[in-house]
Amino acid sequence: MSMIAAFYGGKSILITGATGFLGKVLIEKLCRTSPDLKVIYILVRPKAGHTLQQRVSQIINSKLFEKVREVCPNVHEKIRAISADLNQNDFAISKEDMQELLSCTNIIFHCAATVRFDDHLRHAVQLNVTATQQLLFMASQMPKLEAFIHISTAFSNCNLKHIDEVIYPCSVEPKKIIDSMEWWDDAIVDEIAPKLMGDWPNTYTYTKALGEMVVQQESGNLNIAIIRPSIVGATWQEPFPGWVDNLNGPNGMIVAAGRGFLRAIRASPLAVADLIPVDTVINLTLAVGWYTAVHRPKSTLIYHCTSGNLNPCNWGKMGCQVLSTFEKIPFEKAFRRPHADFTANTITVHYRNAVSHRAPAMIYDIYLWLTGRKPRMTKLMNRLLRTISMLEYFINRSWEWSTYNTEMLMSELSPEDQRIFNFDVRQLNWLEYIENYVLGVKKYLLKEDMAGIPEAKQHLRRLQNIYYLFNTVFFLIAWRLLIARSQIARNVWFFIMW
Ligand SMILES: CCCCCCCCCCCCCCCCCCCCCC(=O)SCCNC(=O)CCNC(=O)[C@H](O)C(C)(C)COP(=O)(O)OP(=O)(O)OC[C@H]1O[C@@H](n2cnc3c(N)ncnc32)[C@H](O)[C@@H]1OP(=O)(O)O
Ligand SMILES: NC(=O)C1=CN([C@@H]2O[C@H](COP(=O)(O)OP(=O)(O)OC[C@H]3O[C@@H](n4cnc5c(N)ncnc54)[C@H](OP(=O)(O)O)[C@@H]3O)[C@@H](O)[C@H]2O)C=CC1
Repeated sequence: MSMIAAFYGGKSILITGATGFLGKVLIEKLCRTSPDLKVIYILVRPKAGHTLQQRVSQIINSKLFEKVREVCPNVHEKIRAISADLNQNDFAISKEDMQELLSCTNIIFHCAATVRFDDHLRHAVQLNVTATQQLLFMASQMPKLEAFIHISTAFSNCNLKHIDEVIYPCSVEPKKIIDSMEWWDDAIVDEIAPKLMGDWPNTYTYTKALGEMVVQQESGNLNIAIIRPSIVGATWQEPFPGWVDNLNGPNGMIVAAGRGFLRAIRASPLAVADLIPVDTVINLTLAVGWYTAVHRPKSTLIYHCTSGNLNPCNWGKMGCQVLSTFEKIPFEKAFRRPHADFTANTITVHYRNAVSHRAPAMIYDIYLWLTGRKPRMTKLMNRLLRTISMLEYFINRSWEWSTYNTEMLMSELSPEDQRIFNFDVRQLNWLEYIENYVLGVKKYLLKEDMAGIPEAKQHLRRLQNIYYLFNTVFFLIAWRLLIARSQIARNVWFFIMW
């Protein structure tokens, strides 16, 4: 019998960020392994013209929840969506809902955050810091609360090289920043942001660090743990391999490379690619929820959910495997044949951006314009290059994260729990994982049918022929111009002909 699964039985669980990437996998695993849990409260905002109920139904009826619908047919009744906006005071939760949450909640998983790297500092502080503070305040009024689990990121201290499972202080107190945001106007925030952020590369990592400080300072008597995942990727094993549903992190890059837009990227091939599958993160999260509630550690424990020190893989190896998977499983509607490489040289990067990214996009836009269609490729390419520039920081460095607490927790689990809630990343076979990842991007993110693979391969052959034709024509024109202007070139030409 799994102790962790049994622990969540009969519990009322509150999840923020439940509609996000991690949140969905968390609900799925909870419902599948503990179908007798009492209720999962999820704080959701209406979005893109969808009501709360529509958003929840979309999640429950998705492919990800296929197994849950079998194991727990009344899953609809288990999930109770509560209208909430974490940017508002008291999260804009109605009085009745708030009363229910305060009196019933046993466990909180706080996943909600803005993960955009370039969010305005005011907005990032609001969601990643102030909302965390408010949630802690709510938690302090919950008599039945057993554990509060905060999801942070392994990159909250990416300004350091070696990171231990401790909270590092930021130079300015989060409370001061929260207060200042109320009276600073946007112009002042823009001016002061770089000074506040110091050596943090973006508002996301900086505000996640502030969020951790808030957790530490406002924890009071609460039973709290913090989880720091690195770059969260597609599912490894559960509920099935390769599930992914957004363009964040490596996902967008895999799409861009597979469709032939991305040809070169500034990266250190030997830098550690600290990817961690989303189901591994969720297994650790559930184990931490159990451990924190049952063993009540004296201090707030931090758990690194990273792969680099246990089972390292570098960007070079990962990139090669991604490209070789495209050979077997190509994406549809490719712009060019997938062929990308990593380069560390700045001049080469500028050259490749001009020749391999911008020039083909411009040529294609001219073609669209000549055929009476709206040019769009240059815009898309500029967006891609901007995204790459934001990710570059993370693919040109390596970090070392210590994982004592995570390893301690692993040893505390029964063999049954180690199997059901497996977060031992040493068992991960990278080549197999990456192949499933690329396949998952194709199937679940791009929603492409596997039956279309022969057609996609044919399309790539056509692109290859166009490429050869284009290069031949280009070479002939260049040679012709050279012959017209250079005696040496003419002599070489006559010699070859003769
Ligand atoms: C051998 C070579 C082989 C090569 C093969 C390749 C190998 C693979 C390995 C490669 C190395 C991987 C490195 C990973 C490093 C990750 C580090 C993470 C570390 C921290 C982890 C964390 O702790 S936390 C999660 C991370 N947090 C994000 O990762 C958010 C990032 N992100 C943004 O911060 C915003 O995204 C940002 C960028 C500002 C733009 O912002 P922006 O406003 O310009 O654009 P938007 O994002 O709003 O997107 C506007 C519209 O473009 C659409 N779109 C977006 N990308 C698209 C795309 N690639 N292809 C098509 N379409 C795309 C989108 O779907 C929207 O479409 P629509 O308008 O229709 O809705
Ligand atoms: N993905 C990754 O690579 C990593 C993620 N993390 C951390 O994991 C956590 C989850 O990330 P992930 O699932 O990827 O992020 P997503 O962007 O997929 O999900 C964010 C969630 O937060 C919710 N949210 C955002 N703003 C509000 C708001 N104002 N009110 C209510 N809900 C809101 C979103 O709701 P809505 O659907 O309405 O937008 C969504 O459910 C974050 O704390 C992140 O820092 C850490 C390391 C890596």
